[in-house]
Amino acid sequence: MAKTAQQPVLVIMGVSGSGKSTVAGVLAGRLGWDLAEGDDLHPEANVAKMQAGHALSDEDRWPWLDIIADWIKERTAAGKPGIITCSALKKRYRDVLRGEGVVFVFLQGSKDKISDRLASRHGHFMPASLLESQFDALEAPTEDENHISLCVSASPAEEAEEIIERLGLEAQPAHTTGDAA
Ligand SMILES: Nc1ncnc2c1ncn2[C@@H]1O[C@H](COP(=O)(O)OP(=O)(O)OP(=O)(O)O)[C@@H](O)[C@H]1O
Ligand SMILES: O=C(O)[C@H](O)[C@@H](O)[C@H](O)[C@H](O)CO
Repeated sequence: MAKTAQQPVLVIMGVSGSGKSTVAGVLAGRLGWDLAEGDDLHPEANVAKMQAGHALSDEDRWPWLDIIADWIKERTAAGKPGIITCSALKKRYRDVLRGEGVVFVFLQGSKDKISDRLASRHGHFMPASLLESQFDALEAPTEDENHISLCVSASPAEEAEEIIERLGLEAQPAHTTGDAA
């Protein structure tokens, strides 16, 4: 069971195609929290490299992880909650990101399942051919890491509800009627 600060920053992690962006988007809507897309924070050279079908190295990832860590720290320092997507595949990458109030949400799925998802995804810079390398790099979070793991078999809305429930977060009402005044 993950410990949650009152206003945590959630790092939605997992291999490419595990559903990070999709689930994070739903979750941010339900919680009304700031959302940052880790894909958008990559240095241009990283995106070009992935687009060309090459897996990133540790050296490629460090500057990107630093940018993500800065985003997280800004929020934890201000006591503001937030959600950020980041593959965070290796434990040493998560070491850069972890801290008081940071909870990792690991979206876990089989290679077959995620490969099917990537096969039907279009218009994304990350080629499905890199999935093997993502699983090669993946080190699942261990017990000593502040995290929860989710099997990615439900719908995005159900996954978001599971995260809210397991972390004891307070969602906004499902339907708001706007300003009554
Ligand atoms: N719970 C789900 N059920 C069914 N399909 C899903 C679910 N979550 C995501 N998908 C679909 O799977 C594909 C991959 O999802 P998404 O782009 O959110 O993954 P990602 O982990 O953010 O990938 P990347 O790291 O490459 O950006 C998308 O086409 C998305 O619509
Ligand atoms: O660590 C990595 O290899 C990268 O971050 C990738 O996972 C991509 O950013 C992304 O997930 C693909 O869209």
